[in-house]
Amino acid sequence: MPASVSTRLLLLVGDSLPFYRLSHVSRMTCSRNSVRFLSRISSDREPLSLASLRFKSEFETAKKSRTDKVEKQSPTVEVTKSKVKVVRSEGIKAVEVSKSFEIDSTLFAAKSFTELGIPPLLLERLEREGFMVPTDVQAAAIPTLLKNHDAVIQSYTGSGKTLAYLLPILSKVGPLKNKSPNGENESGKRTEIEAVIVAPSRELGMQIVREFERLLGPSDKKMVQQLVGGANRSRQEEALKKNKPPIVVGTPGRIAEISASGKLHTHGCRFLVLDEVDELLSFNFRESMHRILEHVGNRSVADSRGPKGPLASRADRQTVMVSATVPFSVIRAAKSWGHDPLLVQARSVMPLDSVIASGPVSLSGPTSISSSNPNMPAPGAKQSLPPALKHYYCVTKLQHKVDTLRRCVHALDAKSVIAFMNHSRQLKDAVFKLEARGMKAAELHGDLGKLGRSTTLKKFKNGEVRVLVTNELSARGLDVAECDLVINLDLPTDSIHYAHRAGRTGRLGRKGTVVTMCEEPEVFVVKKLQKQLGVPIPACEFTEGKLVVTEEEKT
Ligand SMILES: Nc1ncnc2c1ncn2[C@@H]1O[C@H](COP(=O)(O)OP(=O)(O)OP(=O)(O)O)[C@@H](O)[C@H]1O
Repeated sequence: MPASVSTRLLLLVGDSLPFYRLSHVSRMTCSRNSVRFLSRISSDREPLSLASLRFKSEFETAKKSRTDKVEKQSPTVEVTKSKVKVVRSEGIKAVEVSKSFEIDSTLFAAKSFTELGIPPLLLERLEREGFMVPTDVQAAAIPTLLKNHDAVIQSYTGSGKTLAYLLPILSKVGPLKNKSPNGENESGKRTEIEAVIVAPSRELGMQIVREFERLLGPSDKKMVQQLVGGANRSRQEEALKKNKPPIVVGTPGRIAEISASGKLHTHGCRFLVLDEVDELLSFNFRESMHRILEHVGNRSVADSRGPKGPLASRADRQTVMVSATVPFSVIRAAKSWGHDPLLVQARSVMPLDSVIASGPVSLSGPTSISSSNPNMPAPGAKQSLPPALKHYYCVTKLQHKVDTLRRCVHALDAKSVIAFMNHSRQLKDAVFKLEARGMKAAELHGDLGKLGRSTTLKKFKNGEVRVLVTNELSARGLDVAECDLVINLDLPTDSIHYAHRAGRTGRLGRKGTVVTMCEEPEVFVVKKLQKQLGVPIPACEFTEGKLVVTEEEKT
């Protein structure tokens, strides 16, 4: 017997879980308060100012009084402006960045899309679709991308990263774009692909297409073409030929395949977006990604007599990489594929160079971390999780996991649940057990046909299926607003996988709970995840229809 006996703190948690909602009021308050956050930065790992990127001048009329006040408080703003220079030559750009910057936090919390430089037609569509206030990451990313910067966009799951890149694209491509003063690139003149968006799964690709279609409207939805695997390839090729869409969204394999067959002309492309970029860097996609990166926006591949400037060997395109998790591999890749890329987060924009120059990435807060220390937060791991999520773990025997899942769903009165397992062959069994106990469940994995996958997803989204039992396929990007509970029936392989699985709930400030089920000998893995992610994951049990949190007191 140990000398000290641990006491247990019992805390009843049921329907009373705190409900966090993205509040416009609080965001506005934040915006005003954050003017005080305008501070002088002297280290080269600190954020780059939006003002210094010359965003400020565009909002001078609307914001003059506030801006004046800010400039008086902070005489270094003018100096800062001259420290960032955007140089463009024949579409190739370079940014000279100085070591000290100002943060104009007022723009990081813009109260409307109008403040961000979005064209009027697109603003109308946003309003029509109910998008009234940009999220923090959109407020930081949209002006940055509109200024043609290459960027890595990192912010937590469900924070609106898709619109953060989609709106700058639609501001420059297609029928909703700004009319350019010299008439260049006016609609009808360009017949080539202008934007390529790559996503690692068919489901995510289709979700991005739907987001584009929603804003384009029924009459212009042919401006975007899906090129996802599993769909009929010749139909996709025919649509490319017939509709000449300026935007394509697809999976790496299918895009590379159609490009290699000569039916997709992307050399003149202006935008390349890699959504879930850390996943796209995985070995499976290596060959396809290589082709995409070599060809998209790279005229010199098509025409070896192309311009031979200092950047001529690099593609003439804007490269945007997006993920909730940005490991070092992404930072290295961004550096070699982009022109002076910036790291855009919810409330900061900084040169990626400065992140590298300062050694280990400090994306997860002020603590400098070492990638070799497994117990320290992974780069950006904490920032990849929605702040309002509740995390628990529950010790249960393997054979009781599905029953524990059922009790968990009842205890939290969860309406829409995603349960993750590691092996697809076990999914059917779990679904069978749940259905046998009267809980509507369905499996979703890559071995199902295209139709099966989309039917299941539709049923889950419209509430016909309460528990979606799935594998890693659904961990990335899947956006089901109603999902209020994520259950790890099997442990995720690491903190990055945990973050993406967890992020299927609590989207855009909604309530969400994550419960990880494990056997006693696996508890140390949960403890490690807790340290790496920097969030509390207390133990819990399900007793008398309630979730009971059990926290051991330190002895
Ligand atoms: N400004 C906004 N106002 C209201 N809803 C928004 C806004 N921006 C995005 N949304 C909605 O929020 C949801 C989450 O957005 P999105 O899927 O882009 O998140 P994400 O950050 O890419 O998440 P993940 O990292 O999981 O892919 C979507 O349903 C989207 O339509």
